Amino acid sequence: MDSVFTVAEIRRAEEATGDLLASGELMQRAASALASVVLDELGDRPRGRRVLLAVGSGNNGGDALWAGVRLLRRGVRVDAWRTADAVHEEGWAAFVAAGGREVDAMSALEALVDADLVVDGVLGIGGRGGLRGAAAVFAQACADTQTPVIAVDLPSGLEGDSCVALPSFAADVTVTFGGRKACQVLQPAASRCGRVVVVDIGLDLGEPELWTWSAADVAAHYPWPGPDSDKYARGVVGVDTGSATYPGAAVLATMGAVYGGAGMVRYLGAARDAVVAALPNVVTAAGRVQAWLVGSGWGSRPDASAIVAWCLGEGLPTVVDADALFALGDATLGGHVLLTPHAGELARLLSVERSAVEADPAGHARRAASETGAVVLLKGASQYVAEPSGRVTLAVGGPAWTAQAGSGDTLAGLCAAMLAAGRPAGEAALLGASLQAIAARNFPGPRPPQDLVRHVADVIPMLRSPGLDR
Ligand SMILES: NC(=O)C1=CN([C@@H]2O[C@H](COP(=O)(O)OP(=O)(O)OC[C@H]3O[C@@H](n4cnc5c(N)ncnc54)[C@H](OP(=O)(O)O)[C@@H]3O)[C@@H](O)[C@H]2O)[C@@H](O)CC1
Ligand SMILES: [K+]
Repeated sequence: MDSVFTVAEIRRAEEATGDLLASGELMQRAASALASVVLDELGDRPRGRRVLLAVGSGNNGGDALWAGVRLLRRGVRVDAWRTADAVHEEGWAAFVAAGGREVDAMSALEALVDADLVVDGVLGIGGRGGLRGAAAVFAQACADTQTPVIAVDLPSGLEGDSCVALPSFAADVTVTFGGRKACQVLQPAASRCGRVVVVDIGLDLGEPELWTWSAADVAAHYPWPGPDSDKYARGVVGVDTGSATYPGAAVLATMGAVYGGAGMVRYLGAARDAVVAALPNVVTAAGRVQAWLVGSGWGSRPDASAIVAWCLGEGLPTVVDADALFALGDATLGGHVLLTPHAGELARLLSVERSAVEADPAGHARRAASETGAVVLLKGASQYVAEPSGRVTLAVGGPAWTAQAGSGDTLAGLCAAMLAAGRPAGEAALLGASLQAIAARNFPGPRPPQDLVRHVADVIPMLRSPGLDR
């Protein structure tokens, strides 16, 4: 598990270092690590290679300049374009004293022709509202000329706490200080960060704003069957999804539970023929159930509230998906209930605009979990699991291929299988979402969800072996 910190947390930790901040020691540590990454990128013979610094008005530019000083000492040819009238004074003086050259905006653009790489030190965690003016033109020119970019702390233009892809550099490598920021793990902003190198500069950071899961966490928490596992140990999922109008949702949700590894799946909804035709192993008689999955593909169903109330009244772990989210009524929820909205559904549940959820997905997922008492899996390009305690964890991220109709149905089935196997709702949600992402990463391409879910079954055993794209 990895941690993500807010800009305010990073700033507080920096302040708390006292002398280290005031003396410039923190900046020297940052610059030293940045220079090492640049040298690694330049390869065996850095002498004579060309690096162009884009230097803004704040300390981010200071980091770039002090890194430039170190590169000059190694024989690298370093030019700097000042994007603002005033830049870090001491850093600039040291850069010039070490033999660094200043270039103007036009020369910086021309220099891209033979620059080996650009160090983006325009804006760091103090940046607001995206890149503007000549800096934005320069960032675009870096992309157009495919000049490698190493971003200092974050690609200038992004805001540390935001997932929004504001006008910014697109970095190949981001060298970040203290801890990861949200923009480096949340899509679409994360796609601008390239490889993220986290540098320890000696900050004492406490409990993070956000946790992130990796494939190793999936392997550690997956309910692996043992030699004495029977179908009840692996878990029985009861499914009521789909309808005569939407039989596909019944099939897809059931497939999710089957290919996620449920011991048995009972389908008790209104599309039994379609389910049994696709999956003859699914049982359609009533009987023992260890976790319920209700909602997707119901459409408008007069008994929706009654079904949801009955399932929740059983006290069993339950995935409440899609149409069932709006049939919760006054039901008492709890940490054994998993709500699986996408951004539009969460907005409706919280009576806010969808744009508000998209601007702060983690915050809205956290609010929904705390107000309902249930665990919330917010689906989308980045998938958040919020628990009533306030903890929010990001599932393993996958490629955009999963953004298609039906993915949510199979995902709900995967989560239900994990619940039935006895995993707590938060873990079940993280397992389901992460497994789907890992499958999409390892089997990329425009696959329909009924195909991709079969690859979930392929990647599960691979979690314990090398060679998996994690
Ligand atoms: N603190 C430390 O000791 C350490 C910090 N470290 C480094 O410092 C970085 C944070 O430094 P920082 O606080 O100086 O902010 P930074 O992002 O460089 O610049 C903000 C300036 O830009 C301006 N501005 C804002 N938006 C703008 C826009 N869209 N377009 C144009 N201008 C814009 C804004 O002006 P304002 O709008 O406020 O007048 C302000 O003057 C951090 O990311 C890390 O790299 C490391 O050295 C470790 C130790
Ligand atoms: K930057």
